[in-house]
Amino acid sequence: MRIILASASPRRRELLALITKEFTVYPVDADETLRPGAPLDAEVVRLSRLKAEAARRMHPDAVCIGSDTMVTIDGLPLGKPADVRQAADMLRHLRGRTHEVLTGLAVLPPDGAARTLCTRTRVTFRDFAEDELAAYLATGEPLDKAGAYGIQGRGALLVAGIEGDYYSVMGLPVAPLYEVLRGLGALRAG
Ligand SMILES: Cc1cn([C@H]2C[C@H](O)[C@@H](COP(=O)(O)OP(=O)(O)OP(=O)(O)O)O2)c(=O)[nH]c1=O
Repeated sequence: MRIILASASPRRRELLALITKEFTVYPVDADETLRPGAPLDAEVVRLSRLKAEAARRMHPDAVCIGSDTMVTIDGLPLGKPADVRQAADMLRHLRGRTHEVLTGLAVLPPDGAARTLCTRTRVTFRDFAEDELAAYLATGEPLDKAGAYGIQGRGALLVAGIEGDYYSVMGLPVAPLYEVLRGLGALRAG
């Protein structure tokens, strides 16, 4: 059974490769506008499903995977920063506090119901200094990541601790996805 990853995220590609090397990447352009007032965990699942469904239209015979990661604090969603200034604002907002990372997952088999889930991981940031913030922004790492940080990269220096799934923060709940793909018989034995 072919597997399609409906994502342009290099991290998602890297994480899916921990499960299987046999998949194809098919980036999709889903409208990620959030519905005002909708619960954020439902929104990340809805966006994940939008991405998977866009891929399935092109690959009806495959298992299509979509995912969406959102950083939230004080009930507000933080997506990817528009520029360095917004990245600095986001990181100052997260500094010294605990925020939640929601990662949605949608797996659409060629026939049968979609499997969806949302993981919640609490991430606590150090009360890092302005010079640390400036150094982190200068790496450019914040710009293509929800919440303006990459826990798998230099963003690790900002993190005091996490409660939940590291891989979900990075962009994909690896073990839950593995269980779904095994259940679908989508993985070669072994
Ligand atoms: C919080 C966090 C996010 N991220 C990245 C993962 C995702 O690439 C991105 C979340 O934005 P998304 O909109 O979920 O994903 P994307 O636009 O990068 O890719 P696609 O929609 O095509 O799947 O932030 C990290 O790499 N590390 C982190 O610690």
